[in-house]
Amino acid sequence: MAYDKELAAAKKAASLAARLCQKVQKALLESDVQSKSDKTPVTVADYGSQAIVSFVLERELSSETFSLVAEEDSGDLRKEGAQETLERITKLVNDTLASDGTYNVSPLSSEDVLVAIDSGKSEGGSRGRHWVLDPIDGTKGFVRGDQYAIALALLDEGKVALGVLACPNLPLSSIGSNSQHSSPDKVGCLFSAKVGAGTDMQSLGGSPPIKVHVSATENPEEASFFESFEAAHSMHDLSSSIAKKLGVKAPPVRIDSQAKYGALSRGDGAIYLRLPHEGYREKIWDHAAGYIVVTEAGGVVTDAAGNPLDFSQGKYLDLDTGIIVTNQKLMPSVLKAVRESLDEKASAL
Ligand SMILES: Nc1ncnc2c1ncn2[C@@H]1O[C@H](COP(=O)(O)O)[C@@H](OP(=O)(O)O)[C@H]1O
Ligand SMILES: [Mg+2]
Repeated sequence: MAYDKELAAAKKAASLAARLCQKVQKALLESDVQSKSDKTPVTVADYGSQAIVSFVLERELSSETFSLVAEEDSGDLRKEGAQETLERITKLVNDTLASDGTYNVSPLSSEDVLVAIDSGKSEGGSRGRHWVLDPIDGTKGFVRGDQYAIALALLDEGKVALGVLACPNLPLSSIGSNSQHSSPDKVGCLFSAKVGAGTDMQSLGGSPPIKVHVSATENPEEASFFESFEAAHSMHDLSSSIAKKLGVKAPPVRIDSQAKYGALSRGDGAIYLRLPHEGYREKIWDHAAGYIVVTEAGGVVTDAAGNPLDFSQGKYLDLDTGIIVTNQKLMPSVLKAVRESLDEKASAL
């Protein structure tokens, strides 16, 4: 079947990367967290995860030309004073690969790790195949000890062909409106989707996959909604006004990363509103995997004007204002409420 080999490689890559991230998050050192030039945090686990995914994809799919569009690059790690950090990342990568046992290779050198990280420098686009990776989506959540995801997708001729979301801290049972029923010890979800084949969820520990579907609710009053934990990433006041218009009763469920797409794909909530502050440009790695996980589970993802997302334009999504995710039945009323709230906000200025 089309993309079977690629999906298996993506699941393996994201699961191994998740193993590295879990180890780092469990005992995060102050020196593990640094600040990038755009003032956002990056950790040894972001770099290690990117190196692992790049290594595993190249190994598993060696016969194919390899293009990877990924969030991190090795620039800061090549600077003077970064030696200790680079050694820590190299050890984490080697220990993780060794723990898997399938790669019978001599340990990677620091230079190998830098090269693996930098294979993520592709720009993407509308022609051919491009892997798209966020090695840690929700780095702020990761540092806080909360939710994060390893998000990996494959674009083929500008369209998302498959996607995998590894969410190491997401409970296997429902969160959100039914959170009191979830058992906190069973965490770690792997969502995977392939175009035309639906969305699967399994435990990161390797349980058999089950098919998941978005909520079928038609009644906004029963629909709880997701948004970013970080108020800087999405306007909480605007989503609260949208929710009020819709008659949503439950308080917002605020979690970091594309774990929101994963949770929505299995019906934990019915709406995800992402309304960034003016001037922010969304990157494809923050949405490609989540997009296919939700759409293959029966959901819809659009910008705030109701347009479909276009992943073929390079690293950035060219969007009207925000991203709206819900089921097909609710989408018209959600878009109407979004439009009205945006208009009210504009006229209040
Ligand atoms: N000012 C901003 N507005 C909107 N999104 C932002 C932002 N700054 C960072 N982000 C993005 O929000 C992502 C986290 O998503 P969420 O808000 O759903 O948790 C970040 O991913 P990284 O953590 O990979 O950098 C980053 O890409
Ligand atoms: Mg990231």
